[in-house]
Amino acid sequence: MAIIAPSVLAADFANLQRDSEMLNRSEADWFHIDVMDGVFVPNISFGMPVIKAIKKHAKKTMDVHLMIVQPERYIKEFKAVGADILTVHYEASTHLHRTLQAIKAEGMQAGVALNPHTNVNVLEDTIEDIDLVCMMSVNPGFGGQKFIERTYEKVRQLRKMIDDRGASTKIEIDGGVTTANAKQLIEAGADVLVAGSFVFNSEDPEATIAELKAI
Ligand SMILES: O=C(CO)[C@@H](O)[C@H](O)COP(=O)(O)O
Ligand SMILES: [Fe+2]
Repeated sequence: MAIIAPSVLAADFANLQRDSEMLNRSEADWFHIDVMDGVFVPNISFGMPVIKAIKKHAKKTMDVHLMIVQPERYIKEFKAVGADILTVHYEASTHLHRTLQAIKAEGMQAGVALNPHTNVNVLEDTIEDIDLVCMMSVNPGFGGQKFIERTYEKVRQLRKMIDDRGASTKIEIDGGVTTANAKQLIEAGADVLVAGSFVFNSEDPEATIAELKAI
């Protein structure tokens, strides 16, 4: 059974308490929180004050996905507003190994996100230090985009690398996840499924989360 992490980016920002309580009631495992800076990605979402507000209501793991340049600047700040898992982009981190150590030193789990164009091989030298790989199955920056089919092969390659090395790294898939591709993703080796628009744009988000969880 996969870990289900609905993306709050697709929630109603005017009703974050209501939507957080819905996620608490639901079978969702984590809250996936997308932070965008308008530089690393061509969109700006929200930052620490909004995460702090969500955290007041959220009763589950806070999985924070940073789509920002030089993410090492804000590690302590994201810990302070409630992040449990802090994921930085490989493409945005010049000193990735140091950044991973700094995240762990704050008592958080350390994640690395890979853009669709980035080969999984770039993680060969850090995989044992990574708690979560967030594999982007769309180009980061927006919800509601079409799933990139090449992702399945990348998940298989990464699963093999993790298993061959005896690492305990989890594989998270982020972007365009629905009940139509979830089974194939889990079969390829995914552990965590992020779903934004598929959950929040559905008629009954709680039931949609249960459907994803049952796969
Ligand atoms: O990080 C991102 C987008 O950059 C994601 O977490 C999206 O929020 C997922 O949204 P859907 O593709 O599921 O609508
Ligand atoms: Fe994300």
